[in-house]
Amino acid sequence: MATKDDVTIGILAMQGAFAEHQVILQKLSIKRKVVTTLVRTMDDLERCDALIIPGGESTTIALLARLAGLLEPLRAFVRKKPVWGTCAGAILLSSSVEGAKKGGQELLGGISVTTARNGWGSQVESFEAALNVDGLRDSLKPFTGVFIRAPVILSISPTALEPPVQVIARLSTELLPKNQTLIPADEDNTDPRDTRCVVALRQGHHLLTTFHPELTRDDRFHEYFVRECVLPSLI
Ligand SMILES: NC(=O)CC[C@H](N)C(=O)O
Repeated sequence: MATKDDVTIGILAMQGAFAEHQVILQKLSIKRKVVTTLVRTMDDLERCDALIIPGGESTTIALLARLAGLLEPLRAFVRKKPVWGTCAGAILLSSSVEGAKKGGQELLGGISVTTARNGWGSQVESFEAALNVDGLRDSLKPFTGVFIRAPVILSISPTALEPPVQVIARLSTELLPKNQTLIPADEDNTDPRDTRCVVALRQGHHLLTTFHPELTRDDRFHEYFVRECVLPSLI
């Protein structure tokens, strides 16, 4: 049972890698006690100070959230409290998505980016890459990004009113596996405004990673989310 000094972080548990996030959060060693809760109902969501939307299948997560009556409550939550989306969760937090199936894809929005689903190819084209991430604990030590049918960030919208988008990690194209081509494959990536190599960013108290920090044994992204996004929002 959470006390008023504890921080409750929910993990949306419709489908996907929610259990892995919970395991890492439960082992975090930080000043405040973190209580985790799997979110499947409105009551679960109401207890949360912040939320993680895991990787999985964004269309399935959205469909199951709709069936659970959670889509609108989740949208309202994103407007108020910190949310971190990993992979499929990153797609759901995007303001728009390209390559959505016919009939469209329901999004929660919250972060001013346009993403493309499966932008690095299919499951067999999954890969790992070492990332340098601004603001991570021991930031000189690279973080292993696990990319599984990951989305690509096609653009970051200029934001006049919202908090600015802050890129915290880019993939170095030289580190990409040889069979990996960035969409669209025929363009080079020398333009600094090219967002296709951006793999982690923040906007206000929201965090987006196109890869899966929960599938590593490295807790630094979870610690970062709590330290940089969640705790400041409670003050
Ligand atoms: N690993 C993942 O979360 C994959 C995301 C998936 N490609 C989607 O569109 O939702």
